[in-house]
Amino acid sequence: MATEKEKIITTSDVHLFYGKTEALKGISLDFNKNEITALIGPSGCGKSTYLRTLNRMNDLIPNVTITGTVKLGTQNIYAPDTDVVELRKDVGMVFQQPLPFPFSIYDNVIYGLRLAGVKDRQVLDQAVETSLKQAAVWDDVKDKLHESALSLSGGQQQRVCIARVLAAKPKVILMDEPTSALDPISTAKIENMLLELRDDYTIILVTHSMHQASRISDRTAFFLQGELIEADATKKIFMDPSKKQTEDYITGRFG
Ligand SMILES: Nc1ncnc2c1ncn2[C@@H]1O[C@H](COP(=O)(O)OP(=O)(O)OP(=O)(O)O)[C@@H](O)[C@H]1O
Repeated sequence: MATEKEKIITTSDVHLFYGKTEALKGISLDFNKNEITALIGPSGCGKSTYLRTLNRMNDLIPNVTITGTVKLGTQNIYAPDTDVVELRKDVGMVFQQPLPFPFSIYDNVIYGLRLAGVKDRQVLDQAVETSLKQAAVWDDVKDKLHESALSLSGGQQQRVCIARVLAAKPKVILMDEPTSALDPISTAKIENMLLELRDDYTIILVTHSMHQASRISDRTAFFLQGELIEADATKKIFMDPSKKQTEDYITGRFG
């Protein structure tokens, strides 16, 4: 008998309005621990908006109204007593464009730890090495940790950004099209790394690439015009989707 997987994030009836425009129309979707979930759908369907509701990044946008429930474990992340800084440590985010700070590679990785007041050089050195190794970029940068992160290639910068998120020891990593600005070799490195990270982290990934979703994700959720059409095991979504809209999208009939 298959055992039920542990859920780490549960969302229920999430609506989001930008001013009067409803961008999310009642999304209920859960995420299993130690899985990669891909969010797919045509441009403007609300994937990034939904991703940002999972660590309250939409709080930074004016005139946004959100209703419904988002829980990390048992904690309602929209409860008034939520510490948003702590939340964003637990639920880290990697963006489409690599955005290293204009500091050294070392200082980029330990940015969150420094903010948290960690000063012990040995602890910081260890965190830098472990995170850069996990992000599969250690061999590229180990001899130039004190050079600017901006001197690296786009693919290396993105892996340093992932190391920065990993150094904060998140439970969940949100990724908004993390490889769309990268060449195929850098993309393959990041995809392989994500498959390794899955043992220790839960990853939620917005992607425009069906190939990427089918290569690396365990589950796939298909969004259309602010609605969740269906979410299921990735194999099921790609081989035998339940809804016609999903089939039309994955077979390239629209989008
Ligand atoms: N800051 C914002 N202010 C107002 N409307 C927004 C804002 N961000 C997104 N929207 C609107 O919300 C809808 C969903 O956008 P969102 O970026 O979430 O879609 P998406 O599926 O991630 O698209 P893409 O694949 O192109 O990134 C779109 O109609 C978009 O124009």
